[in-house]
Amino acid sequence: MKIKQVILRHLKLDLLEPFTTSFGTEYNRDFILVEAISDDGISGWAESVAMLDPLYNEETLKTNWHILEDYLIPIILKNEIKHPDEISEKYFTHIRGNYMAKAALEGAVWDLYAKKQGASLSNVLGGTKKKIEVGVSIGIKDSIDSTLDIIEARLGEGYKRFKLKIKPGWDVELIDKVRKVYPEIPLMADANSAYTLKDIDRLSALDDFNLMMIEQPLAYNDIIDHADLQSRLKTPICLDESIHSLEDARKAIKLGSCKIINIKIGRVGGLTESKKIHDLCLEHGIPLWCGGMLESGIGRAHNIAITSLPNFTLPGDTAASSLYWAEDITDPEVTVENGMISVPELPGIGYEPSMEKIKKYTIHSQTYHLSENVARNA
Ligand SMILES: O=C(O)CCC(=O)C1=CC=C[C@@H](O)[C@@H]1C(=O)O
Ligand SMILES: [Mg+2]
Repeated sequence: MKIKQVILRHLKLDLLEPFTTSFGTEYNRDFILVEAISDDGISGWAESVAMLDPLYNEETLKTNWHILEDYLIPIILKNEIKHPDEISEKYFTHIRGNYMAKAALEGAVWDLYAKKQGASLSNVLGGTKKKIEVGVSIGIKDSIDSTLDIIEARLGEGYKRFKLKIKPGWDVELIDKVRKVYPEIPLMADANSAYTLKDIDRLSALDDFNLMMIEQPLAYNDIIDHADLQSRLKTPICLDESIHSLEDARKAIKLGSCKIINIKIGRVGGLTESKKIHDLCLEHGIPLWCGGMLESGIGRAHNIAITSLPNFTLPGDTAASSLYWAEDITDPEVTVENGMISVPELPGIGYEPSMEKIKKYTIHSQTYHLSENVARNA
């Protein structure tokens, strides 16, 4: 597969509702949309999930643009890609970190590869499910009643699990009140590293609410203290931010740092690494689910495809576009029927980018061809 052109577009979408976590509030989403075009004119699409500010991890939209423009795109333009696995296994191995930048370009090539095979992305990834169960992620709200109203509405739409963002002071009372109203619903908490081992009493108090899991309670780059905490809680710990690679997953499993892992394609450097983590976790009886990063329909499409693999046994964050955006940039938008999404069988990601809407929300774009100076960088 020869890629003749890559187009980077900076898009900005306004969230319908502010999204607050323990590290801040998002009112809109600036992200890089990547289009990789083959020499026979087929386009593959993916998006970078890096945020404007380095609050979730150390990557940002600007760092991603730089790494894509100056390192990753020249490599892809210069080389004949026989299979997308080569990208993370051969072509990007010498570039340290920058997982979200790598995943954005690798994902576009995976979509292109699937289209050229005439197969869905789910199919070429080894997906087995025709439908996936999804849940919702509910940010920190101004009152517990607001949270209860949102749960009621989403329950009515059939969502299969409810993730509540927590932080010290918005945790035990919140979960207690939600459990009093909804004693049985599949409920989990995501702390985004808001606690330390000194908060053991507060975290132990969460142990009595039959939560499905507590996601990333401790430091974003920790595996050791999570092992200590997991030994003191009956509730499964789920790691998100701490897992950047197959190696991290192997170490977390070996140390007993978690009983569940949230895979985000961007956080682990792409679909090939996601598949490897999936296979390792399947071998060790560690269930997976696919986390969200407030993606547009393009990123959601990739999340749907990876979630179709067999060890994604827990509902993920891939909720309907309409919960996030007044309008999404794909046709169709991602819709959820009774908490389920049908896995597209069309070639590639199965959701068509809407060029009209992409143009409407594009702030800046840049097209990259193979040129003399690009070839020199690669
Ligand atoms: O996309 C979704 O609905 C999930 C959003 C979500 O929970 C997150 C998005 C971005 C960073 C984090 O704040 C958080 C997460 O940890 O998953
Ligand atoms: Mg999380």
